Amino acid sequence: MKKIQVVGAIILKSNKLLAAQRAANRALGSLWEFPGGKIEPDESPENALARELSEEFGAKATIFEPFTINGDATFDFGEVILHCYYARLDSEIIKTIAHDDLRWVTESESLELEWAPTDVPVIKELAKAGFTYEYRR
Ligand SMILES: Nc1nc2c([nH]c(=O)n2[C@H]2C[C@H](O)[C@@H](COP(=O)(O)OP(=O)(O)OP(=O)(O)O)O2)c(=O)[nH]1
Repeated sequence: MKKIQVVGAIILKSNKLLAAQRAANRALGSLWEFPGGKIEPDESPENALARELSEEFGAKATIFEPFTINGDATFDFGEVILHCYYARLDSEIIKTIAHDDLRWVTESESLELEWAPTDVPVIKELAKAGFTYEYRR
């Protein structure tokens, strides 16, 4: 089974998480996810995430630490391994090309959304930890 290495951004502001709904016409369409995408060969996860946030949102980002757990789920197109990193947007979101909706959600609101299966253990753990992170740099 093909392994697909994916990075996702945990973007927090005022104790809310930026949740993104995948566009209906994409793989795992309409499910909620961490913004991000596939890591290209020879690319670091951090560089991949900054690139994806630039492509998807037209925004600059600083990437911080990885989250404590990864997501992992198998689909007909392969096994997705999701590596999440805390990230801060350093400029406004000026476009969305991959998502139907973006929402800033609290811990309890996040748990009401229908997440990609890969993300479910990650969002549960993150909601338990709380939507706070000190972005220092
Ligand atoms: N971005 C993102 N993708 C996720 C998450 N959870 C999850 O299973 N995935 C899956 C969906 C896709 O099969 C794959 C990521 O590919 P993508 O379609 O978002 O990324 P991409 O822009 O690099 O892809 P491409 O369409 O240009 O090939 O990982 C998540 O939280 N964020």
